[in-house]
Amino acid sequence: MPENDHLHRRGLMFILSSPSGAGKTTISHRLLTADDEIELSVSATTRPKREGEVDGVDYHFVSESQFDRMVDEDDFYEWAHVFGHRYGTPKGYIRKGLKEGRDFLFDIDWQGTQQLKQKDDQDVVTVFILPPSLPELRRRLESRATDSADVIDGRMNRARDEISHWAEYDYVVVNDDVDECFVKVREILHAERMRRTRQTGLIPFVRQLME
Ligand SMILES: Nc1nc2c(ncn2[C@@H]2O[C@H](COP(=O)(O)OP(=O)(O)O)[C@@H](O)[C@H]2O)c(=O)[nH]1
Ligand SMILES: Nc1ncnc2c1ncn2[C@@H]1O[C@H](COP(=O)(O)OP(=O)(O)O)[C@@H](O)[C@H]1O
Repeated sequence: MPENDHLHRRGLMFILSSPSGAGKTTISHRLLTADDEIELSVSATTRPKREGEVDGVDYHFVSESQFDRMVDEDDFYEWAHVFGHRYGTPKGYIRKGLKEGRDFLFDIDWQGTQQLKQKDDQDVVTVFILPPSLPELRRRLESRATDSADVIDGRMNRARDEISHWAEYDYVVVNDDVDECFVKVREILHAERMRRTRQTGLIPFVRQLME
């Protein structure tokens, strides 16, 4: 570790992925409420807004032509097609925040995760959330009541594809009981912050212990 690394800590990119309906939005909201030190990377999407979602908070809801312009202007860290819509991580804000040592939470799919890992493996921590079973996954999609039967069928059909990427992730957590799942995800975040390379002030502290 270079001598002056203790002076500065880069933020970490904490990525949650799962098949749709497994509970990553629920876990994300709980983490953002419980932990003042992490903020959400708000993606841009061309998908229509769901009831209860707020523009600029859950997503930046943009038109197809606005999304095209963002792609042309190289505004995205990564972007992908998911369920017939486009989703992307705007880069300016995140890059600046990471440099300043702030941590960000990403609710993105496996395609986005692969792109971020390629760009910046050192700062990326990835967590895959699994549902306890496929019938339970369908129940959750139905209970959320935000999608038509067709869209739910589409999400169920995509679930196996999504799950096939589980082994690309650092951590895997089954979301059976939501409280237990949340605690596990929070523990992962806490442990990752304790990595030697992410702690500031260690070098002078240890040096002083050894004098
Ligand atoms: N690659 C990528 N995927 C995203 C982004 N934002 C959201 N997603 C993923 O797009 C998928 C669909 O999201 P959404 O329509 O909100 O439905 P959800 O599956 O119920 O959360 C989920 O797997 C999200 O993780 C992004 O910026 N980039
Ligand atoms: N452990 C759980 N047990 C039962 N229902 C859950 C659990 N976790 C999430 N849910 C519910 O399942 C639905 C889908 O969860 P959501 O967080 O929107 O999933 P995702 O963001 O992965 O699509 C929501 O109605 C949510 O309240």
